[in-house]
Amino acid sequence: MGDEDWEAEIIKPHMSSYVPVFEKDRYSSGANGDTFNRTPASSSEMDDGPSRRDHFMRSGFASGRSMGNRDSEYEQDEGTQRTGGLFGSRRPALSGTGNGDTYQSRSGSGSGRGGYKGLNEEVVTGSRKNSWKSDAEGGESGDTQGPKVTYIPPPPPEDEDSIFAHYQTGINFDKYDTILVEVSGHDAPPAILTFEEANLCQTLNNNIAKAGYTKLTPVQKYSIPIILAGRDLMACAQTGSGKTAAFLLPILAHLMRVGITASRFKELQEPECIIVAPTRELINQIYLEARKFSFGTCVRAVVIYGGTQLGHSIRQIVQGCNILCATPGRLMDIIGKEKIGLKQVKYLVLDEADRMLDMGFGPEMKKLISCPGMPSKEQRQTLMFSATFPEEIQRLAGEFLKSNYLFVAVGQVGGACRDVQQTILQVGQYSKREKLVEILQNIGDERTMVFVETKKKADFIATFLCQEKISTTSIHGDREQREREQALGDFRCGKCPVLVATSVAARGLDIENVQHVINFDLPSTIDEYVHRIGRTGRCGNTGRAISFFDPESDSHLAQPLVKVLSDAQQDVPAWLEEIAFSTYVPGFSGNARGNVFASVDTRKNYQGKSTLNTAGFSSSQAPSPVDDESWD
Ligand SMILES: Nc1ncnc2c1ncn2[C@@H]1O[C@H](COP(=O)(O)OP(=O)(O)OP(=O)(O)O)[C@@H](O)[C@H]1O
Repeated sequence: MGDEDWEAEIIKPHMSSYVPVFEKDRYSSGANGDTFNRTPASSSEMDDGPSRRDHFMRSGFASGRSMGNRDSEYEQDEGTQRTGGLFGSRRPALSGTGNGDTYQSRSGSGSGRGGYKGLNEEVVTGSRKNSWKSDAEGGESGDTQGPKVTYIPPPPPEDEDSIFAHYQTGINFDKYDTILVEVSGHDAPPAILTFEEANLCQTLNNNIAKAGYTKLTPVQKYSIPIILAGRDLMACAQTGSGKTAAFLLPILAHLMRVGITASRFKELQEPECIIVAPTRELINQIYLEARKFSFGTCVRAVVIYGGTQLGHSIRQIVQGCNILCATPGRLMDIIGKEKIGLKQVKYLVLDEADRMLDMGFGPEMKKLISCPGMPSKEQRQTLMFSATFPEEIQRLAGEFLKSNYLFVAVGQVGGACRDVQQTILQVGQYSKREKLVEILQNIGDERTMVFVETKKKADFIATFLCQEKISTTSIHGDREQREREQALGDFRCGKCPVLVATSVAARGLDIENVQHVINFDLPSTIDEYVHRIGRTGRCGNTGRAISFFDPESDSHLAQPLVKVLSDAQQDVPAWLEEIAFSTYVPGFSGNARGNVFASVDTRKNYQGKSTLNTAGFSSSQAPSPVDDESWD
């Protein structure tokens, strides 16, 4: 469904009946509980801007993977657009206040309390995204481009209970042991079966125990020894299966073994590890994990991301920085300003690596690895993790990795988590809201993420749900950073059990007790679908995903959806099979919009491929965990 269609349906005819009424107690607000940053209902704002696909195609960075315009959410994350055009897009505040709450336009100029939503925090779309160099020059701290971002995120928790707070693994955690794992590449070290075998230091072991980890997940069994052996790695494992610890633990083990200590007295901070991820909330989550596992050690992790005060980022770094967790835009700003040196980088980690290498971030990642001082790929260890790895992105990744990198595929590359019960409902655009309310009323207070296509729609649906007396908050790239964090906080703690989100929240977020994901709008690609539904059913817990399939706009997804559903042993509706069959294109090669994911390590001529189950037994007779990707 195009933006225009949706707008025609909702905004124009029903505008008066849906003028959002702000209900303080129902709609999560800004950090002070005071600001709801609303998007005016004008058509000009409906568009997320030029798609990353456009940008991708223009830049010629890679070939043909389809991206819808919703992907621009990611670009917003980096807050690197500092053009006068954006500055000029500010609009006056909308309507007034209620309960002393500020209700303002998305450009946020209406309220002192809401704060000016400066350029640096604003939207970056498509081809207007700057290069890192210009960001650095006129970037977050640029003096000539308007007010600076002043948001300073709250400090992370200091008390041990909060640092180690975790949720329980679910009833299906032990089933991980039966997942087939394929390791490809030469001379892979054997998997380990227990944490003890990893031979980590005592402090790390204590932290692992305090985190409630007693047993390794498959991706950890394979990745930890590979990383400890100094090998480059591309690892693909289902959502919620512990990829973060799979790279953090061996990196920390190495840093501690060689006796790294953070020092605030070093003139130039030179981190030994850089971790990048595509969204601010995700990188913050990774940082908190790094902080948890490095608790009580001399290794210091720091997080920096867009939408926050640059000075704050710098102050965090100068206090000592061994592991730098960063979003790409802020990282390049900091490098451009020579606030860190890269010479000591031993580990470069790309989480959500397929996203980090695609058209949105790929060029920036390329610049990162060619920055002055950055050790060559032969001199550093490069680690890539994701639940999805399209073939063309795997090929691009070769530029970043040593040629003898190892590829670990846990289960089906790009497959959906089997602990998520998937339901696809045929719902036309005009019936979606009614259906959504019906479902949410049945769900009650169980935590639910509702994904929509655009930022504007996220606001609209959130407001609509509030009017329906369903406590809802929203997260998307047009909300100020503090509002995004507040929204996530309200969702996490259960104050608002419904979170309406754009794809900015599709990847990586690990939120306890998310029992349902609803795709109000389906994403443009099947990979994005896999990530979105992976916000539930994590770490052996079960979850449910309901997706509204509008044949008018989603038929391109029918074929890959049928494959994802059947691979995950879910019921496939007959009507969906029919649509898939009618849109089936013989010889469809996998590059077209929304087509099925990569199936294997794309290096065709490797040797030493072994397929094992996660108990470590060879199962050469076993069927490959990854099917041929063709639909039939
Ligand atoms: N060995 C383990 N034992 C118990 N819990 C674990 C273990 N490994 C990871 N977890 C927990 O499982 C949850 C999911 O882990 P994580 O966020 O790393 O998943 P992921 O594979 O990166 O998911 P995504 O693909 O969505 O990014 C986290 O809460 C994490 O603390």
